Amino acid sequence: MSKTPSDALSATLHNHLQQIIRENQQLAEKLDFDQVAAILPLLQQAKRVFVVGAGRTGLALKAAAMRLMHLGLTVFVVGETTTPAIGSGDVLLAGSGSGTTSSIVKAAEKAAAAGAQVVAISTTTSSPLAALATHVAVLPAAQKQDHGGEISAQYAGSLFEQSVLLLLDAIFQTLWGLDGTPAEELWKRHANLE
Ligand SMILES: O=P(O)(O)OC[C@H]1O[C@](O)(CO)[C@@H](O)[C@@H]1O
Repeated sequence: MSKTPSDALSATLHNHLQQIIRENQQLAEKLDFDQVAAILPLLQQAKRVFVVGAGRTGLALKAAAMRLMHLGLTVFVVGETTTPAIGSGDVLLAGSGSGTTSSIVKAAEKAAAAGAQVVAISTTTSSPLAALATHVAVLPAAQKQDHGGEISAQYAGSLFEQSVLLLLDAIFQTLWGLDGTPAEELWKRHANLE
């Protein structure tokens, strides 16, 4: 039987998904896990955790905020109507591939000035965001304006944004393992108005 256009489309989709998984796998192999592990006590000891990121990076941070809430941490998403003032004892968890996105750098500046610790997830330790951070975890992914394709064949900061979500899920799984609260108990904290 001859191949249809839909067979070709399916094969292309399959190849792209495999490539995305491969890029994330390669990134994980290059990761400095000690550098990432240093984030865990900062989150555990924080009075409150505030998360911030722009666009798709922000969506990954928001997804992680829900999981930290499931663990029983007090978590706020910067920019939400009910998010209070950050202060001493708090942690701002800031995600920015470039480390230059102005709203994120501004938030980090204000958080540091208010006495909070800034924890950055980025592709670089040389950026305005990194300069403000107490701790930086580097994800070796392309930045949003790396259009050369040397680090990733995906568009813009896609690999960074995916890996932020995956890394934060790994952080959640690790914190959950240390905490040991059964899944049923965590689920009681899940939104009952959705
Ligand atoms: O992660 P960065 O460098 O702060 O960039 C965030 C921006 O990049 C994008 O995720 C584009 O890939 C936008 O959604 C967002 O505005």
